[in-house]
Amino acid sequence: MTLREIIKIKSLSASLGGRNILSDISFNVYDKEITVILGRSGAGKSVLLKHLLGLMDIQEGEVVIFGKDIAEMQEEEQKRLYFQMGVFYQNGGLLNALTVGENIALPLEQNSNLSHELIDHIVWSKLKLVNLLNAYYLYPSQLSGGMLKRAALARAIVMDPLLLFCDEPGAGLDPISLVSLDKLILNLREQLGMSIVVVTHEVSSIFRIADRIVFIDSGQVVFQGTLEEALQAQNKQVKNYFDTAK
Ligand SMILES: Nc1ncnc2c1ncn2[C@@H]1O[C@H](COP(=O)(O)OP(=O)(O)OP(=O)(O)O)[C@@H](O)[C@H]1O
Repeated sequence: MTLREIIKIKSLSASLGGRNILSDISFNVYDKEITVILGRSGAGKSVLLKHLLGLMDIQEGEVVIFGKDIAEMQEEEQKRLYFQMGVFYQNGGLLNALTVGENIALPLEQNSNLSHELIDHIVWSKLKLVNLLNAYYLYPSQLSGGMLKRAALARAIVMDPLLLFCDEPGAGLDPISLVSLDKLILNLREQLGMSIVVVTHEVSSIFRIADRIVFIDSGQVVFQGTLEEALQAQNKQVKNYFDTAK
């Protein structure tokens, strides 16, 4: 079976503040797979993610998403591309002054011409998907940590993105909430056919959700392959990472 590439990163390098942060990064993200980006603190994962999300300009190398080189896109085209991408940040990023329902509706209200009724219908359907129907009228401050994550996930997928980025989604969750969040992420892939990129430090999550792993150290890809390949990898950093998790 040939895998379809959703993101192709070729020889991406970046310097910030005079320091080399990313060096010659190349890997692909494949259709309907969950790709986990791993690496120690400071390895360059967030900087890499920012390049994929268009938050940092490409200095050297190429990032191709849905077949288009993002550095060569016009502003309108970039805007359309980023509507097809959802982002789920570790702190949730919900606005405290709005209810959960209003928070989830916001991206659609700002970026679509859909009627209020239709938006409301979509919001309820996303809340159902993340098992959070009871939170529609609540404010973020009234939610538990696990509920906040699920609300943020509902907002990240409200525009039905084909590609979802999750930046440390499980940070700060207890083990049971973490398992249920992982199940949700797996459901998004299985039920909605999303391709998902996850940056995480949670080793238990990696075992549950990862199809493919990209391991970054000092701004370089030191390993890439399936979860099974990662578990048998001879690379020292990768071995150490999984050994310490045993
Ligand atoms: N805007 C910036 N200007 C200069 N240096 C930066 C900038 N952003 C990040 N860095 C540096 O780039 C390196 C990689 O940072 P990055 O945030 O990508 O690490 P990370 O792998 O995401 O770490 P963590 O797991 O702790 O989030 C760090 O040394 C950091 O200090």
